[in-house]
Amino acid sequence: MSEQREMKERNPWQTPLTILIAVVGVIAIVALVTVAVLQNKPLIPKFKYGIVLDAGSSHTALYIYKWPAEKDNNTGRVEQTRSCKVKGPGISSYASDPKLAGESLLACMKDAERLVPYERHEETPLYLGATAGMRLLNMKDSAASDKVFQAVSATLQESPFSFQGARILSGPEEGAFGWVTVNYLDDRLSQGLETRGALDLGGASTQISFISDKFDGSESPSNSVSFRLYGNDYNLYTHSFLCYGKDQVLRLALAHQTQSGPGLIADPCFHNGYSQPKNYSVLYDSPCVSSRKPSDAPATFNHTGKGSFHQCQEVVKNVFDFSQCKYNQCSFNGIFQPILQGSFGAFSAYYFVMNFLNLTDTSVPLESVKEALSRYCATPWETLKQQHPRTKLKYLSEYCFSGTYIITLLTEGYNFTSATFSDIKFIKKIKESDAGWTLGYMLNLTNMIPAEAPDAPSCLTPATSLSSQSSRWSSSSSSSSACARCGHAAPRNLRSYKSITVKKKKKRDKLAFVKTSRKLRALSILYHKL
Ligand SMILES: O=P(O)(O)OP(=O)(O)OP(=O)(O)OC[C@H]1O[C@@H](n2cnc3c(O)ncnc32)[C@H](O)[C@@H]1O
Ligand SMILES: [Ca+2]
Repeated sequence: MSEQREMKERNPWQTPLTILIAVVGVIAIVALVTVAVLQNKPLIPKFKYGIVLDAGSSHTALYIYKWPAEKDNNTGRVEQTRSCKVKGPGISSYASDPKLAGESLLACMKDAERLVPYERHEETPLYLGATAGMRLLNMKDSAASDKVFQAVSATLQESPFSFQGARILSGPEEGAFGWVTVNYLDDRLSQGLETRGALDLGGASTQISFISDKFDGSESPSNSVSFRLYGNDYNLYTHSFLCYGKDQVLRLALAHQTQSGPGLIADPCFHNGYSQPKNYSVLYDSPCVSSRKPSDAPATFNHTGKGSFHQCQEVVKNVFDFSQCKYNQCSFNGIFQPILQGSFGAFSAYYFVMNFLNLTDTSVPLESVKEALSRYCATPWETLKQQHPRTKLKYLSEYCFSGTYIITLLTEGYNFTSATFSDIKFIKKIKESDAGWTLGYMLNLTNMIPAEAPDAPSCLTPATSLSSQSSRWSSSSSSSSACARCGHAAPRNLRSYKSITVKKKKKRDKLAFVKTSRKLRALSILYHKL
């Protein structure tokens, strides 16, 4: 007996405590190895992602798109999963302090980092497209515009995504990509159905794009964009009117009313009782009106309202030039426009304004819309403020003007009539995705829309390029480069990820290492406690 006890004392493995410690130790090591293995083999997310920043004249918005990862032949539906509104004004407003333009994007970029699964970060393409605000800044001060681009690019380069560049979209691109978005989301392209025209009203420019049987591009090549999608050829009419977005048109209308440099104007487009001092130099600080600044004007004028839709329409008509047209027919300012055809989706400010005015129902006759607008414009400013205490005062004060401009642009400018007004649908979203140029832009740059129908036997169509980064667009207004891409190859424009990706890869590996070591340390602490 005493021999047996002696043996136990000499062999510590026989005590219950050591056995327990040994078992816990083995479990901990197994857990540790499992975690380390899982860490290196993350579950692959089901979707792929793409991000586009819309740097508009009035603000910047970030859109995240996703599509099923397994559908590599580009047949998977792309949809918007999230959007983020950048705080503050558009990037062109940071000309005097460009660094702030870059910083303004940080909050939305952080959001995007959270919303796109970590495993997809480095392969997610990120684009920034700027529109009319930057077009105007570039006209006024190209060095300032370059600095703004440098600042935003520096911020985006630092993100974990695959930044593909920041650039100004041309007017035809903005119009064409808006049209692609609308028709893609409506499934009209993949099904080869009749397409819908696109009407986009921004702050600084406005676009009209539609297919007309009567338009082959020959009458006005600069308004023609042709492309082949899902096996169908499209010859799109598109025009972008710079300075005809609603903010710049307000400047044009005010410039018209302040030609003699008065100290006070009674503006029919603003409400009775409205009164605001305005600065001449601020009003005329835009290439859209700068040449018209009255030379002997005082520093300020008092902008008051007299609330008359009919008189407002007369003022607004003055911003259009109907006096010359060298084609068979024009919209305004001597710009060719074929006869309107088919239905139209009107978005951006068309929607914001008509939605606020409760006038999105276009089955209501045009005359009734005008009567409603007339009543709205005649509402005193004080009454209106009481009725809409939560509406931004700047927006509230401008809805009469904007509504009048929209109706005048559509009818006098583009020639919609009482009969064709109901062909317009005011839209914000189509199936959860915002209507706008961003989705069309990304679909093109990632080659997500095949040129041939997915079941077509081979690819025959060489296509041409609308933009330096694009694939199968041709526009008579831009230089073209030939490309014979077969419909469903892997995205061609997602260029190999170059040096930034190497840098990001290192950062990513380091992060993964830190994460794993943290977990290992936590496990070892647990082990020691046990
Ligand atoms: O296309 P560009 O011309 O570059 O401009 P943008 O992209 O910034 O223009 P948006 O479509 O975002 O907005 C168009 C205009 O509508 C204004 N806006 C935005 N939300 C609005 C709302 O709820 N009510 C009234 N106006 C609004 C905005 O300030 C602009 O003047
Ligand atoms: Ca816009």
